[in-house]
Amino acid sequence: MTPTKDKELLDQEKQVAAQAALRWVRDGMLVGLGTGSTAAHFIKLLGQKVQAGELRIQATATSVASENLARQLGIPLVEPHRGLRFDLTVDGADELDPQLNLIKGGGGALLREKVLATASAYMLVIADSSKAVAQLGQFPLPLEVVSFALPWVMDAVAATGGNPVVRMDKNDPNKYAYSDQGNLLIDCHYGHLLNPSELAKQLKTIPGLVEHGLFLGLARAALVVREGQAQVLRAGAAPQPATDFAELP
Ligand SMILES: O=C(CO)[C@H](O)[C@H](O)COP(=O)(O)O
Repeated sequence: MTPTKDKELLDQEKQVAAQAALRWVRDGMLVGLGTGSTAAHFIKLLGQKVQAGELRIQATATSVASENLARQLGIPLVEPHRGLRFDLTVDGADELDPQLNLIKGGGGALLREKVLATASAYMLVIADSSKAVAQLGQFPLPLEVVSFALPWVMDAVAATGGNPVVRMDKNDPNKYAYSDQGNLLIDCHYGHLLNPSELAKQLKTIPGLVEHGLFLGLARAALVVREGQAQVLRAGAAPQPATDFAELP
C-alpha cells in the first residue's frame, strides 16, 4: 500500500468514526468539539444536522481552528463561563490503549482539549485504526510549556527520560510552533510508557509545564474503525459493533 493510499484509507476510517459519533448527540446537548482531522469530520457532519434543523445543540471548541469551522457551519457557540458543563465531548486522539488512556496533542490543542474533556460528563474518542495501540508511547508525548520556562522544562523532562524536542512551525522550520494560548510545544520521546500515571504525576510537578498530553481515565468510550466498521471500545471490555451499541450519555 502506498503512503498516499494509506492516508486516504485512514481518512475514510476517520469519516466512518465521525459519522458513528453522531448517534451520541441528542437535542439540547452542550457539546465539546475536539481538534484535528477526525474531529473536523465530526464537526462538519454535526453542522449538516444543525443546518438541516435535525439537531439543536450548543458547543464550545478546543481550538481556534475548530471554533472557526463550527462558526462557518452555523453551530451555536458558547463562551467559557462558570458552571459550564458539557454533556458530551467528541475528540480525536494520537494513541489510545485498551484502558482508553490516551496520548493527545499532536495538533497542539492538548490544554483546551483536557479542559473540555474534564468539564464533560462523557468524552467520546473517535479514531482510525492506526490509533489503537497495546501500550502508549510510540507517539511522542506533547507538552505545552510557557516560553520563559523552556530551558528548565527541557532539563526536567530530560531527567524523566523523555528526550524532549521543541516543536517547530509546520510552515517555517526555523520558527517555533505555538499553541492557541501562545505557549510552546515540546514532543517527548519516551518509547513505551510502562507507568503513564506515575509519569503524569512527575510532569505535573514541573514549573512552567502548563499541561501534558496524557489523558488518563477521561474517555468513557472510543469509536475505532476496523475493516471499515466502527467499533465501540470501553475500558477493559470486548469491542462492540457501533450499530448495536445502546448506552448513550
Ligand atoms: O490531540 C489532537 C490535537 O491536539 C488530535 O485529536 C490528535 O492529534 C488526532 O488528530 P487527527 O484526528 O488529525 O489524527
